[in-house]
Amino acid sequence: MEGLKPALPATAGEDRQAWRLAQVVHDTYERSKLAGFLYLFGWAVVAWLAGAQLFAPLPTLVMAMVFLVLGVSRLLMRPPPAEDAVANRRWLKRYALVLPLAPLAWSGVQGWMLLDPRFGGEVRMVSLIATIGYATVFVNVYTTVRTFAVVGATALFLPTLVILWLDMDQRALAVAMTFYAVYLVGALLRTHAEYRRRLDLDMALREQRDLYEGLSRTDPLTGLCNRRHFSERLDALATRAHQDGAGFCLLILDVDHFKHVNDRYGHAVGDACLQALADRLQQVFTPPQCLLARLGGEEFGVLMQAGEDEARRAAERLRASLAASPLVLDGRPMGVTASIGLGRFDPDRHGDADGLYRAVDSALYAAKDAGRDRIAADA
Ligand SMILES: Nc1nc2c(ncn2[C@@H]2O[C@H](COP(=O)(O)OP(=O)(O)OP(=O)(O)O)[C@@H](O)[C@H]2O)c(=O)[nH]1
Repeated sequence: MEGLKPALPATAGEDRQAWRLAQVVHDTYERSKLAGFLYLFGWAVVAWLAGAQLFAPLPTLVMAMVFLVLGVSRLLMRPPPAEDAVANRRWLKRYALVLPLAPLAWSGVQGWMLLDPRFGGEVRMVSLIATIGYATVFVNVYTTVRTFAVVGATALFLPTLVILWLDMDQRALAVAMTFYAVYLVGALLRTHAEYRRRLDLDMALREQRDLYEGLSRTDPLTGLCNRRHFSERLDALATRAHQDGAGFCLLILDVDHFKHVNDRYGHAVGDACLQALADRLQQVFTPPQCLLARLGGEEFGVLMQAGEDEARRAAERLRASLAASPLVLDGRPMGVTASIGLGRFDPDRHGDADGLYRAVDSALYAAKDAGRDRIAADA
C-alpha cells in the first residue's frame, strides 16, 4: 500500500550527489552507446580502400570482430536505476575499463597502417583523418568524466604521434598532429568545465522546483501539509478505494474555544499554540500510515490508511494526551482540548471525497454540540 508521506521541499545533500552521479552515468551512456560502431565503420572503409581483406584476410576479419564486439559491449552496458548510487558508481568504474578499449584497438590498426607499406599513402591519410576525428569526438563527447576523455584521446593519439615522430619522412605530419593534440587538451578542459556548469545549473533549477513544489504543499505556520495538498490526496484515496476497495479514514480536529486563547494571550501566542499542537499531532499520527494537514484556522485534518477502530483509538490517544498534559509554549503550560470527527470512506454511502468530508464535518459539529473535548464518528 502506498504510504502517505508528505512531500519534502528540499533535496538532501546525499540525494544531490546521487542525482549528479546518475546524470553523469546517463549522459556518458547516451553519448557513447553507438559511437563504438564508428571504429568498425572506419576500419571497414580503410581496409576496403587498401584491399586488406586480400593481403591480410585473417587480421582484417579479427579486427572487424574486435570492433564489433567492443561496439556491442558498450551498447549492452545499460546504466542502473538512477536512485541506486552504489550501482552507478560501480557502473562508471566498469565503463572506465571498457570505453578506452575501442580507441586502443584503433590505435593498433593505425600503427599497423603507418608501418605496413601495403596500405599505401592515400589510405594512411584517410586513417589519420579518422584518428583526428575520433580524438575530437572523444574530447567533445566524453567530457562527462574528464579521465574518460583524457585516457581515450591519449590511447588514440599517442601511439600515432610516437610513430610519426620516429619517422624522419613524416616530421611535417608529426608537427601538425602535435599542434592538434595541444588544441585537443584545451578543448577538453573547456568542454568539461562547460558540462559541469550545465550540471550545476540543472541542479539549481531542480532544487528551485522542489522548493516551490514543497512550499505550494506546505502550511507555513506549522510545516504540515496545506489544505490543497490534503484535498488532492483525499481525492486520490477516494478514487483508489473505488478501484481496489482500499479503505481509509478521515479525521477532522478542531481546537475548542480557540478564540479565547487569542483574546486572552494575543495572536502570537495563538500561533505558538497551533505550532505546539501540530507537534503533538505528529507524535500520534505518524507517516507513512497517516498524512496530517492544517486545513485552516484551528482546524486540522488526518488521512489514515486504517480501519475505523484503529483511527478511533489514535484519536482517543490524542484527546487523552491533550487532556492529561497541556501544550508547552515557551516553557509555559497551555491547556487546550479538541473535538474530533471521524469517518471511514464508504464508496456506496459517501460517493466521493466531498461526500466523506461533509459527513466527517457533520460528525465534528456533533462532537462540538455534545459538549466538545470528544470524538464523534460518522454514523
Ligand atoms: N493565532 C491564530 N488564530 C487564528 C488563526 N486562524 C484562525 N484563528 C482564530 O481562531 C479562532 C476561531 O474561532 P471560532 O471559529 O469562533 O472557534 P473557537 O473559538 O475555537 O470555538 P469552537 O470551535 O466552537 O470551539 C478565531 O479567533 C480566529 O481568529 C491563526 O492562524 N492564528
